[in-house]
Amino acid sequence: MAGEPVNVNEFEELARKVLPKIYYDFFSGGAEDQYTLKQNIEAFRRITIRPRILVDVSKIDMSTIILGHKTSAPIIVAPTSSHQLAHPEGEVATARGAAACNVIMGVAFTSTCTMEEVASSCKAVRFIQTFAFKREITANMVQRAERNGFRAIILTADTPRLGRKEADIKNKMIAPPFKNFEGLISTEAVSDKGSNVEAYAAETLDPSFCWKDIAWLKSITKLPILIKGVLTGEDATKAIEAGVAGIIVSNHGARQLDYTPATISVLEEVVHAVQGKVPVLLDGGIRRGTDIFKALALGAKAVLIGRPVIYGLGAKGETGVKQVIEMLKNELERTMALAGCRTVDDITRSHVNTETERLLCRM
Ligand SMILES: Cc1cc2nc3c(=O)[nH]c(=O)nc-3n(C[C@H](O)[C@H](O)[C@H](O)COP(=O)(O)O)c2cc1C
Ligand SMILES: CC(C)CC(=O)C(=O)O
Repeated sequence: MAGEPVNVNEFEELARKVLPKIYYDFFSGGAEDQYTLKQNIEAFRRITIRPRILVDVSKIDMSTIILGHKTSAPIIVAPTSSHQLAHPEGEVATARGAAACNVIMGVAFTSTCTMEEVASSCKAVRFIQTFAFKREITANMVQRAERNGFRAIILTADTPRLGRKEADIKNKMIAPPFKNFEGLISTEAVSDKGSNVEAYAAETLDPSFCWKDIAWLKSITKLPILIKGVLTGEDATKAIEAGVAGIIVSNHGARQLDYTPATISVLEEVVHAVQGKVPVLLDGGIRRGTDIFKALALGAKAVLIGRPVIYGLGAKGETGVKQVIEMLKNELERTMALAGCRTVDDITRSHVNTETERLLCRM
């Protein structure tokens, strides 16, 4: 690739060149056969857009409101761990990039900067992401999130234990220190087991956590809870019954259970089950503004962006994060104009054809 990147895939190329192979493999990899990893991207390609012409598109407004927070575009930085493996400034640089673009920043509890460091470094609206951790860890996270002005909790519910990423096993990938755990788990216990991600997981996760425990989480916080990892209508219904404030359709960037479907292909099932009661968000495989448009057309309120943001960070630090988000925003803006949609609410189901509809020869 010559010159500056012109799309987010080219940022991946840049990151691959500058990052040590072991870290690039960690960021890019998926579970086992990586079937779902490929599908997350491919499934977007099978959806086509049905544009409308001769609409006044002299002004395009991409802004939207997510859990009461106005953002410049329906884009959220997905919570991903270990940003200091991509760049020394880690999550602080990512959050500043998000703030500069006026989009919401998801911060993983397994971040390499502490949640306090991220909170004090930028004005971005921030959501904290947690796993089904042991209760004492969750209680600590909640107190700190509330004290540090985080606006929501993202409960990632697809990780009762870790998925198997074979590149990390081959590379003998060692987890960086996850500073938020300091004082909460014994560091000896982690290093005794080889200081790897598996050891952290064994030390911190509670695999017995289930639907009824959401009532407990709700009882210890006033923050709204978004549940991340929903892939079926059945679970969406349970999530609504449990009283969550929003649902994130996600297969964890294909890093947990392989052979789950591409997220975009199950979005409508979830949206139908939710019946508009709470916002439905989606992540997995978003690499273009057209992907964001398709997700919105199929009922998502917004999308989360995982790897492209990390590649931006790895390639150029805070500037790279900003450029990746701006690229996606610019692409969405152009897509909306060319498809005849002035606002995000103008993007409707009739603006896309799914694969099934195409096979039925509507197009
Ligand atoms: C390197 C990496 C680390 C991640 N860490 C977390 C995490 O700590 N918590 C979490 O809920 N999801 C985590 N995810 C999943 C993302 O939140 C998101 O679901 C996924 O990256 C979206 O897919 P995309 O990378 O194709 O955009 C991680 C993903 C990657 C690539
Ligand atoms: C520390 C890990 C559990 C972070 C994660 O969710 C991932 O790498 O996919």
